[in-house]
Amino acid sequence: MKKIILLGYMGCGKSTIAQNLSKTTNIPFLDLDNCIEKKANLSIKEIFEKHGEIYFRKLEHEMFVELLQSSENSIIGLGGGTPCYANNHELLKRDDVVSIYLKASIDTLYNRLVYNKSKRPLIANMDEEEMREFIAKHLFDRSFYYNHAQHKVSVDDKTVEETVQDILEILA
Ligand SMILES: Nc1ncnc2c1ncn2[C@@H]1O[C@H](COP(=O)(O)OP(=O)(O)O)[C@@H](O)[C@H]1O
Ligand SMILES: O=C(O)C1=C[C@@H](OP(=O)(O)O)[C@@H](O)[C@H](O)C1
Ligand SMILES: [Mg+2]
Repeated sequence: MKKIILLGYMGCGKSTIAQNLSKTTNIPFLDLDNCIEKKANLSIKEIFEKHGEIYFRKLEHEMFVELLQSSENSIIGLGGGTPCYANNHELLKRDDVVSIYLKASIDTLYNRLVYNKSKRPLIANMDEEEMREFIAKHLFDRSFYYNHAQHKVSVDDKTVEETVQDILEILA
């Protein structure tokens, strides 16, 4: 195994869980959004504002391919949209990849995102009611792609440590 890939909707915990899984396993972790920000020298919000979403999706695909090309073992936290563009979902099936969908309910996502939306351009300007409806529809549309993951872990009502434990069982 070379790459452990965490995917799922915004707020499901990809970045948080990747970091904690890395501490437990001593496998280095990379957050795809952070890698894009470093390379572009702009925040995700600024990339969306200055260049638009289509340009962001291009950078996202290029960075995903670049991270997969490295021969290092790593834990990679994707962005919520990564599997849904540029056939990125096909890359989740590779033999050198363990892909894990962190599955969260609409309520879990809403509760985590409602006070954490400012850095997420797709929802940053929505009011609460609009956001709940958006998450419900968007999650439904994206689930097709998320379900290409090799494994699924439900994260509802679990602590970070419990989710990390579930992932360790998959990796064992
Ligand atoms: N049990 C939990 N597992 C993961 N994240 C949690 C949990 N409880 C609360 N959170 C919070 O939810 C948010 C998840 O955000 P993040 O890790 O950035 O998700 P993603 O990268 O999938 O968008 C963080 O603010 C995190 O602290
Ligand atoms: O769902 C999406 O399309 C996005 C999710 C974000 O990552 P997180 O899922 O880590 O918030 C980030 O890549 C960008 O704002 C777009
Ligand atoms: Mg993230």
